[in-house]
Amino acid sequence: MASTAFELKRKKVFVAGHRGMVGAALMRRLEKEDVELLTINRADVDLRNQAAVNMWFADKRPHVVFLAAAKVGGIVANNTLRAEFLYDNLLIAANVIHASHVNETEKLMFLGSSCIYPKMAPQPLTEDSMLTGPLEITNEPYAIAKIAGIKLVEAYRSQYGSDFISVMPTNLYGSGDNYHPEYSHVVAALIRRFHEAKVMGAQNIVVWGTGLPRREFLYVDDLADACVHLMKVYSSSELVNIGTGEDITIAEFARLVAAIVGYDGKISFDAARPDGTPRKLLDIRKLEKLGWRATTPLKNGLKLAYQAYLSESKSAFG
Ligand SMILES: NC(=O)C1=CN([C@@H]2O[C@H](COP(=O)(O)OP(=O)(O)OC[C@H]3O[C@@H](n4cnc5c(N)ncnc54)[C@H](OP(=O)(O)O)[C@@H]3O)[C@@H](O)[C@H]2O)C=CC1
Ligand SMILES: C[C@H]1O[C@H](OP(=O)(O)OP(=O)(O)OC[C@H]2O[C@@H](n3cnc4c(=O)[nH]c(N)nc43)[C@H](O)[C@@H]2O)[C@@H](O)[C@@H](O)C1=O
Repeated sequence: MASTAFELKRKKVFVAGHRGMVGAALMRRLEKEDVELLTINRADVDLRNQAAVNMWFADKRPHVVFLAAAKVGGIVANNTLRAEFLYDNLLIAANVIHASHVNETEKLMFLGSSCIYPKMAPQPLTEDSMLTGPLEITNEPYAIAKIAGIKLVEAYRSQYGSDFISVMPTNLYGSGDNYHPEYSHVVAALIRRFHEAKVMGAQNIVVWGTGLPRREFLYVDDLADACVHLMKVYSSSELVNIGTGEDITIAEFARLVAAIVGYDGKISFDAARPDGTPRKLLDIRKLEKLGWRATTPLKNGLKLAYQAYLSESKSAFG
């Protein structure tokens, strides 16, 4: 496994998706580096617009790119907005990866996701299990777009020698998450639902699915640190999983969130809602060999995430 030292010092670093949960965490982490941060606003440069992306890259010529921009959402968002998840994420990946090549970007990191792995692949999921079996149907469009991004990275490295790499984060949570009632991921959804129930004095909360699926949750500031670490030390066509190495059932997770939020009512499960993949625990041996481990335990991270929710929702609603 190739690992090389890549110098970020005094480089122009483009964080695509800087306003999102991951992008904002990358901006916080990169503040500690001696770099010039470059960002775009979607109103000016929609990353689905190839001409606009090419013009921006030709003008700014970033040395380094963290490609975190994407259309992102939870299981119902993925399963409802199937065309948008495929179209937007295909275009974003293709436009940014190609423009990086044309403008001689020194290094690019593409963020994939753990949902690129087959639904029933052996657990924990190793990086070489990609494309060895059928995908989870609810997020197949998104997963296909991410796999296309991974293959673009691989192809540009192979044909042009581009130092482009792909990383596969597990489920993420933390400051700047998306709290949309239907389209959010489970962590943000349950933090909001349990908080609102506590405030309203509700005595029963419905959690989607059976509660039996297992999920791995990584605190987003840990992810950002892993991304900067891998940008500096990793250079290969092979994927790198980024996770904690531990998972939990949704039912146990719901009880943990209830305890942290301070909700003491009943928790029931709506099996009419989709469970999605039964389990997607990442094998993190490659990441550990590259010298990185997560440092934020789930309970601590959830407390931080709840505090972030309280301050973000206060600022949003005054
Ligand atoms: N959240 C998670 O659990 C996981 C996320 N990931 C990956 O991490 C990355 C970031 O995810 P996350 O931060 O959670 O997502 P968010 O939705 O919080 O952020 C996505 C960002 O992408 C930007 N964006 C989306 N479409 C466009 C576009 N057409 N043009 C320009 N910018 C665009 C958004 O800009 P704006 O705010 O202006 O709309 C936003 O800043 C994604 O690649 C995702 O696949 C991987 C595994 C798990
Ligand atoms: C992050 C990664 O993984 C995503 O898939 P996912 O992990 O299945 O996403 P999820 O967080 O929405 O659900 C996790 C589990 O939780 C259960 N669940 C309970 N109650 C709620 C609930 O209220 N909301 C949600 N969303 N899920 C709930 C839900 O039934 C499921 O069993 C991809 O969409 C894709 O975005 C991707 O890349």
